[in-house]
Amino acid sequence: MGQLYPDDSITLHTDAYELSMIQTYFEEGIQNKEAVFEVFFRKMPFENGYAVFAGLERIVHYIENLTFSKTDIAYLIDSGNYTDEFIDYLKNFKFKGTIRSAREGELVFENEPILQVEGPLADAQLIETALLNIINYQTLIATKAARIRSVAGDDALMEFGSRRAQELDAALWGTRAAYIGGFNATSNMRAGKIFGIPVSGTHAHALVQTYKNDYDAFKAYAETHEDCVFLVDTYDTIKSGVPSAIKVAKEMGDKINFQGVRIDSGDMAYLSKRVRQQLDEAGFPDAKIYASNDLDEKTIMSLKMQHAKIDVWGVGTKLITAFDQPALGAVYKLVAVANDKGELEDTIKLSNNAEKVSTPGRKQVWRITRKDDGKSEGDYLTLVDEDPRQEESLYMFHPQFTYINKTVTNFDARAILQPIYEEGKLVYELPELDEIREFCRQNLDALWPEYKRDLNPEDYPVDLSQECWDNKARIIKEVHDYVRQLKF
Ligand SMILES: Nc1ncnc2c1ncn2[C@@H]1O[C@H](COP(=O)(O)OP(=O)(O)OP(=O)(O)O)[C@@H](O)[C@H]1O
Ligand SMILES: O=P(O)(O)OC[C@H]1O[C@H](OP(=O)(O)OP(=O)(O)O)[C@H](O)[C@@H]1O
Ligand SMILES: O=C(O)c1cccnc1
Repeated sequence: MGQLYPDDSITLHTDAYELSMIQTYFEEGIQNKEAVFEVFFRKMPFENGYAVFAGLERIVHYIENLTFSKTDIAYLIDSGNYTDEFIDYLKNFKFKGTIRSAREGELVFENEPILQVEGPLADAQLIETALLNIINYQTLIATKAARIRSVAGDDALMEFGSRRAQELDAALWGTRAAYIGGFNATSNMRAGKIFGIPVSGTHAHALVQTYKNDYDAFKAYAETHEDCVFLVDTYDTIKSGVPSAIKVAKEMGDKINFQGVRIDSGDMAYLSKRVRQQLDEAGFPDAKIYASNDLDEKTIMSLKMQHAKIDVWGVGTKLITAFDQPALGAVYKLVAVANDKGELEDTIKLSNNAEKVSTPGRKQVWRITRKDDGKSEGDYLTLVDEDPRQEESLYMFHPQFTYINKTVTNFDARAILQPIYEEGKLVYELPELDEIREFCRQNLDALWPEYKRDLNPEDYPVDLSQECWDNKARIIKEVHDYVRQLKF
């Protein structure tokens, strides 16, 4: 079937309701009314103590290409749903908003803004879907990768998930997120080409099946490759796979730079110990044992507890699909909108569930750390005109259970939301991927182990300043008063 509209502009990567609302704003003449939206998630993914923010680079690519192409316009005209004036407005559309965001590799927590869009209502509304789409996936995978890294210690971690990912984009950007979260390499060649991620790999069972025995397959592979890792479990790991690998390694010597073997089935604690013994006895103490097969942080931790002799972990499905929690659930909420005089007024979304009540106002997130050792004290949300760096001491209290509180002195406060776009202009230089990965590592170093443990971590404090808390309480009261006096 031919393509109806043969191009791949991503501007229409938006929910129909965004365009419907923009149409209303346009027809009412308020499309340029100033508005502020914030992105946040309500629950830590994987019940982890932190999340690793990722997605900003793709967001920048998206914004840089945000114009309605000829075929986008043709499609909208063909739908018959839009007036000529509205179509003309879209034809000339250019993003004019201001974006502030956490940097990739930054640790982020529940109920705090991780990205903020300020600008014309229509511009901010249009980009909701794509922003959430990008952040929800990439942050999830970077976090999952960091969890896996936390149990793997210094062992090499290889991303093997492309074949299982939810489509090509997920494989590509998921691999990048995994690298940010601490993976060392990927099997995806395209990710190597596009992002410069180290690419490495072994071979599949198909090779052994093609030659019908381990020895012939390994020999053929060795004759055409250096740095060989042989997959030894196709028929019998102990009796055939490893002895064949050893035989080929001895015959070919330095020519193949024998790196090790991969096990992909069976009891990997038992097998890896037996294989280690076989390799050592054959004179290959430096040969590495690779393992793969449905691994995640739980199986890796368990295998480590069983003293499995595994050096390199290949992780696919459970990482790239965020298997145990496939959605982060980040949302995009309006926190302020201009009144008729053009002044921003804070706005709220109420809910019977206290945790779902949004926090009004354009905010900044401050990471509070101890001056002496750089360790984390918590995050402190303020309205934009507050600056905790001017304060001698900070009173930090839980936003719901206010009796949980502390006063912090001798602290540093670092602003998490950084300027990325100012009135449509990119003002941020995208860092190199390795810098992002290192930034993530440093951020994790600053976090207390209590927040980093895999199981039942402590809740990291995300507190509101007194001003922010009072503002929220005042607006909740105003809305309640308004609803109470309604008569229909
Ligand atoms: N010693 C071990 N302790 C805990 N988990 C292990 C251990 N050895 C293997 N596993 C894990 O147990 C699961 C075994 O899955 P499964 O039964 O599908 O594999 P298999 O039968 O060995 O291999 P195949 O892929 O050929 O079906 C995998 O997730 C693997 O990572
Ligand atoms: O288990 P995952 O964490 O998803 O890791 C990726 C899996 O992909 C490959 O298996 P597959 O059966 O697709 O091909 P193979 O014949 O090479 O084993 C590899 O052997 C791993 O088992
Ligand atoms: O290189 C490998 O061993 C590999 C690559 C993709 C999936 N599984 C294994």
